[in-house]
This record gives sequence, structure tokens and C-alpha cells, in this order.
Amino acid sequence: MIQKKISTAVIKRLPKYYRYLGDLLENDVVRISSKELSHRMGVTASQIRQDLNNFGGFGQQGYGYNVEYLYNAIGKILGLENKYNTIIVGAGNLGQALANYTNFDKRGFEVKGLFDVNPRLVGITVRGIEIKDLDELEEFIKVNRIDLAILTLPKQKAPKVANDLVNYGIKGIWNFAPIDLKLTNKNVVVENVHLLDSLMTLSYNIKETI
Ligand SMILES: NC(=O)c1ccc[n+]([C@@H]2O[C@H](COP(=O)([O-])OP(=O)(O)OC[C@H]3O[C@@H](n4cnc5c(N)ncnc54)[C@H](O)[C@@H]3O)[C@@H](O)[C@H]2O)c1
Repeated sequence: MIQKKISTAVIKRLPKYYRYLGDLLENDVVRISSKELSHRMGVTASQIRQDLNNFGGFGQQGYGYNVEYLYNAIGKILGLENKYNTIIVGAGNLGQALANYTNFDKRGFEVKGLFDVNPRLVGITVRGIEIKDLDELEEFIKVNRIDLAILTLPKQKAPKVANDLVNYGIKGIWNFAPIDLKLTNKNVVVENVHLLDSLMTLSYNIKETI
């Protein structure tokens, strides 16, 4: 379906379309004009049209968008019809909080395992998932065909663990350690998440309004 290289900016906007369309679906909205969708999302109608034209366009003149069709199509573009067997490495505060969040499972990112080096945490279960020792990581990944790892460990430990994960055959890393991980293996993708970046943007905007 995708013929040309899609810009990162467009890809980053797709989850927002998906989220808004999901809300519309939940409210039994069958179709929506690009004007109405743009109004709700706070982006211009031409931006929406341009973004969706990257994938062939989905609207019809005079009709707008079929919500369910567009929702499913964007889900497919995002690869959400796939299931991702997921592990969390670093089962402290954040790792456990993420393990407790059931919406990841609903979206297809099923948390299969939790790993830590702290013997006081190993053996404890979080939402029915036992925290395992890091020594078991390689075998677990292979046996359970793990696709994706969430890193919630100290930043000094992240590069080594990430490198090991790559060698064990992981496909993607969702990194929360406060370091921009760069992997040499181009077949493995990383998404670095920094909540503080968002908080600092908020700080800037507060400063501007005072
Ligand atoms: N990106 C973000 O927005 C964001 C937000 C909050 C926290 N963080 C980061 O997430 C990480 C976790 O934060 P936290 O509050 O849960 O800390 P925490 O100390 O509660 O948990 C970290 C866990 O990692 C474990 N660990 C240490 N080395 C390990 C290794 N080699 N392999 C596996 N596990 C190992 C520790 O035993 C501990 O249980 C920190 O790096 C923190 O800075 C990032």
C-alpha cells in the first residue's frame, strides 16, 4: 500500500488521527467531513487531506470520511493488526506501572514478561506476570518469540541491555531510560520516550502566558 517514503512528521500524526477516529467510532459517528475532523483535532483540513493523500487518500468529495473505514485503514498503516509480544526490562516504579496498564494489551502489545536484576523483586508478580531474573532474558525472548522490549532501567544500564536485546533477536525497543539510544543494527527500531521533554514544553508555555 505504501509506495513512497512517508515523512516522520506524518507518521507521528497518525496515532492522533487514530485516537480521534476511535473516539468517533465509540460515539457511533459513521462519517465525518474533513472540516469537522479538522475542527475537532485542531489541525487544518488541508493538513488532514495532505497527510492522508500519502496513503492514497480516503475522503470522498461531498461525503467526507467514513470513520470506521479510515480508522481501520490507519490502524493497518500503523501495523496495529499485528500482535507484539512484549517484555519490560527494569521492574521498578515505572516498569511496574506500565505492566499494570491494561490498554497496551488491548492494542496488541501484550506484556509477556518482566525482568530485573534486583533479587528482592525477582519472583514477585505484577498483574499476574512474574518478575524474572535478567539471566533468563535470552531464553525467554527466544522461547516466547518476543518482538518488543520496554526499557525502564537506569540510563547507564540501557545501552548494554539494548545491545543484548538486539543480539537476542528483538525487533523494537520502547526506551524510557533518559538517553537517546542509537543502535547499530538498522533492522531494530527504537522509540525514545521522554516525558520530561513534554513537561519542559509545558513550562515554556506557562512562562509565555505570565
Ligand atoms: N522517559 C521518561 O519519560 C521517564 C519517566 C520516568 C522515569 N524514567 C526513567 O525510567 C527509568 C526507571 O525509573 P523508575 O522510577 O522506575 O526507577 P526504579 O529505580 O524504580 O527502577 C529501575 C529498575 O531497574 C532495575 N535495573 C537496574 N539495572 C538493571 C539491568 N541491567 N537490567 C534490568 N533491570 C535493571 C533496578 O533494579 C530497578 O528495579 C529511569 O532510568 C528513569 O530515569 C523515564
